[in-house]
Amino acid sequence: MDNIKFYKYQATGNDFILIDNRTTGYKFSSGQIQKLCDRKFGIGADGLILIQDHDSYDFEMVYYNPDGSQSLCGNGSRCAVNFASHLGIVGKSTRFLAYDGEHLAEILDNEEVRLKMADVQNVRLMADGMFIDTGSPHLIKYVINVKNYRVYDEGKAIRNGGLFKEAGVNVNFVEITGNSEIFNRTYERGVENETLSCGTGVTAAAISASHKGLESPVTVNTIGGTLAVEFKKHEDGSYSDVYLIGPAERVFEGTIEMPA
Ligand SMILES: N[C@H](CCC[C@H](N)C(=O)O)C(=O)O
Repeated sequence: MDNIKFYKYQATGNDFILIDNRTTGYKFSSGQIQKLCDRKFGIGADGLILIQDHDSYDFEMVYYNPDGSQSLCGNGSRCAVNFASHLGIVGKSTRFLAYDGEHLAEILDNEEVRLKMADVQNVRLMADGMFIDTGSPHLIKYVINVKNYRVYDEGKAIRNGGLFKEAGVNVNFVEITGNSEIFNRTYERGVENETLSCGTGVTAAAISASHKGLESPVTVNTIGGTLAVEFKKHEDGSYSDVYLIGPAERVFEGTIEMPA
């Protein structure tokens, strides 16, 4: 039975299993991914990330939610960059491939990672809130007293509701807490629970705040810690030069038997 070498990282409390898959070529079924991410029967994580070689990029990161579904993962990408540096694959800057295409990133002097996100084409105003795709789909709702908000119940209902039932959506609850500061909580698709932070969600929330008069850079506080988001807003409603900045730290490493 294969013993899998893995590393555990966390980025403002969003935690991931990372595997150097450049020579092992592991392929995991959804059932195996669920077991690896299970917090009682496995390692426990908000997602699984495989680092693989790619002819045209420093590396490719393949991300899976615990239910086996795939998307861009902003916090996971920042962990992947620090992991790639630990493996000696990259130096202080890198160009890698993720689910939604090419990303640039740099490791700052304080070890935080500054990740370039894809351009955002538009912010769609909907009855339920603002819809923004930052590499994964996000619905943004503004609330008061967000720290006591019923994120799980309402997030689950919206994620499974008529409008989003098929593709699913990540649901963010945002409160403006300062001139250039917000607090964001996210119910995550594919985790089917609230996470302590969500990178693509933090990015979407900061961009939505530009519709409320906040300007770049926006400080985004989450239960898991603080991130920053930079962006350039354009006349046509699009956004470019979108960056997600924050910590991404290795917690432990280990081995685990390939789950059945
Ligand atoms: N659950 C998200 C992907 C992971 C997003 C989050 N962990 C992040 O840091 O961006 C989705 O399926 O759209």
